[in-house]
Amino acid sequence: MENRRTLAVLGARGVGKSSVVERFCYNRFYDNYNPTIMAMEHVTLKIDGKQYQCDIMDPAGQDDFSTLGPNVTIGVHGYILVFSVRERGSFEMLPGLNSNLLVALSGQKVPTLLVGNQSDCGTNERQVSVEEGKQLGKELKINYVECSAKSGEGVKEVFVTLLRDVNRTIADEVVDEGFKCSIS
Ligand SMILES: Nc1nc2c(ncn2[C@@H]2O[C@H](COP(=O)(O)OP(=O)(O)OP(=O)(O)O)[C@@H](O)[C@H]2O)c(=O)[nH]1
Repeated sequence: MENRRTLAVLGARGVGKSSVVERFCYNRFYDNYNPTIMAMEHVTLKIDGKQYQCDIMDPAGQDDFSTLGPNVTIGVHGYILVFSVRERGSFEMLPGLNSNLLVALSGQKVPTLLVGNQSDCGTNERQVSVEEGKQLGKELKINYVECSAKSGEGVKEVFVTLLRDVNRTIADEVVDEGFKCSIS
């Protein structure tokens, strides 16, 4: 018997949302870029001695999140807002995305994590500093972490951190079995 958690990964195009999910679920990384329309991955994992079925929604990246449909607002237990530390625009659009999300959720507080991906890049390529990421996290009242889907660094922590937040807000429930892969 597992507890079910549904997460959604939101952010601009090409920041590495699918790559972060792919790294977490399958521990693999692709250098090529294939824009996603909508993907849903399933993984089971154990956190703090309990087994969870995690459904991870990976919708298409957008530059404008003025419309957030029910597919990404209903039944989602936690959000990962991703930007690329190599792409300042993807960082600057997140306050807008966060406030549109709050409106779409009618003010309901859903655990959310701010994630700077592509932390493997060289300092000369970096367009957003760690301090700026933390500062935005403070402004949005959400935690900030960095990761690299390419190297894998920090990726598991992204999901475990968010799932622990989710677990603090919702009770466990019993769900059916039927998922793809498992992480121990
Ligand atoms: N160096 C580096 N490249 C990355 C990283 N994550 C993703 N990429 C690359 O960035 C490109 C876009 O990655 P995707 O995972 O497809 O990005 P996405 O945000 O899902 O894109 P959309 O489907 O358009 O929303 C690909 O070429 C990836 O290989 C990372 O951590 N480091």
